[in-house]
Amino acid sequence: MAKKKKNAKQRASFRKSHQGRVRDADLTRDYRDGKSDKLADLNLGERVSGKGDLTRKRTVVSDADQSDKDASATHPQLRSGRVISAHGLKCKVLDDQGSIYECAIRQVLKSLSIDGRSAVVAGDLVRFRGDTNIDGMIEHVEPRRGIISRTSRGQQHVLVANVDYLLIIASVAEPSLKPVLIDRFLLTASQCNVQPVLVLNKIDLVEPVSLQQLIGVYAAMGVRVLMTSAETGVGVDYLRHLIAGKQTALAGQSGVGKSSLLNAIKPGLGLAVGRVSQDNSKGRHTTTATTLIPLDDGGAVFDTPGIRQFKLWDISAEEVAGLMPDLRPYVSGCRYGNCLHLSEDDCAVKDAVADARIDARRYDAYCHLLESDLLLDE
Ligand SMILES: Nc1nc2c(ncn2[C@@H]2O[C@H](COP(=O)(O)OP(=O)(O)OP(=O)(O)O)[C@@H](O)[C@H]2O)c(=O)[nH]1
Ligand SMILES: [Zn+2]
Repeated sequence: MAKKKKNAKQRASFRKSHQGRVRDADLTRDYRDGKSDKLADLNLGERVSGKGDLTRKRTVVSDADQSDKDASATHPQLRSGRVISAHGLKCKVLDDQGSIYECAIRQVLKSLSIDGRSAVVAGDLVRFRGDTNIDGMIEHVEPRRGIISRTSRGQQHVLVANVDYLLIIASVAEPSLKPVLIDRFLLTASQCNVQPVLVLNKIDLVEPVSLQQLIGVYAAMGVRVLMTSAETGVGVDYLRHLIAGKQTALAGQSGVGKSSLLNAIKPGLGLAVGRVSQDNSKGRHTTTATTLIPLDDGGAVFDTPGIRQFKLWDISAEEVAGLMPDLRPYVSGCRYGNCLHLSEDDCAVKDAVADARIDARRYDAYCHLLESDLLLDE
């Protein structure tokens, strides 16, 4: 009873503190899904005039000057490109011919970043003004899909956009495997509608057979699991083949071997590789900014900074079970529609755990996620 009250209190405070964030996130999600053109409207006041109609009708934005009016996204002089990296209001853009431009961001787009949303992020497909020199000006950002974001000081921070795969890299030793961290990334992938691929690296340091059970749990959830060693090269060809032609975001704790794997996939890349410190086996954050690395066989990898804390963004406590494929089938069987599957009566999820239809470790992982990320860690 006392526990229930505590849960209710935690939920109330959790909701309160998340209200503002959810609104912003909704806007971003609608934008990403193409449901809202509110942000697109701000993109120089343009609106696609009809389905399948490529001619765009211009509307005038209040603070647009004459040069803004000239800056139509369909302007023949504008180039198309993908943002390789974004540092504040400066971006590097790779154009279709393989040239890199150092671009500023047009004023009307900049205003979007004031309330915490990122106006331009790595992975964005943009139209920009740029002539023969290497400086340019981003005029238009295409609607995003496959956004990977994380929470930082209560604000959504979009790491990369337009992503096909979230490559979740974990190491089986040095640093040791952290299933809770993997679960956070899986939940994020599920929420972002990005396909997760779990890579268990440093396979040379353990007996692969010791991982069979763990791999079984994830494989049963439909997650593709690969075993690799950047050291010996095991699994590297397979990984290279898998991500060829795709936009892939890298996720994983510092020191698991993200840079080493990229160097193995793309010989000659020469990314700095860190040394895992002896005392805490946590590695160092050698990689400092999100960067896009074009692959030899097409597609690209976004090398993100080592992420130790990848907090859930925009996921309410009630949603978590529905985002976990092995818990999802039971959620609708609970007595209460808003059941958190913790201490409620007639909970179909807990019943399924009791008779082993749900793996008890997965339920523990669920409780851990809920407690550490959503309720207690506000
Ligand atoms: N034994 C073994 N060591 C590896 C393997 N992959 C990477 N390492 C070592 O692990 C350490 C960390 O590797 P990095 O590639 O820098 O790790 P990272 O994930 O990029 O680290 P951050 O840049 O801090 O996020 C280095 O000393 C690598 O040599 C592997 O497959 N086997
Ligand atoms: Zn329940």
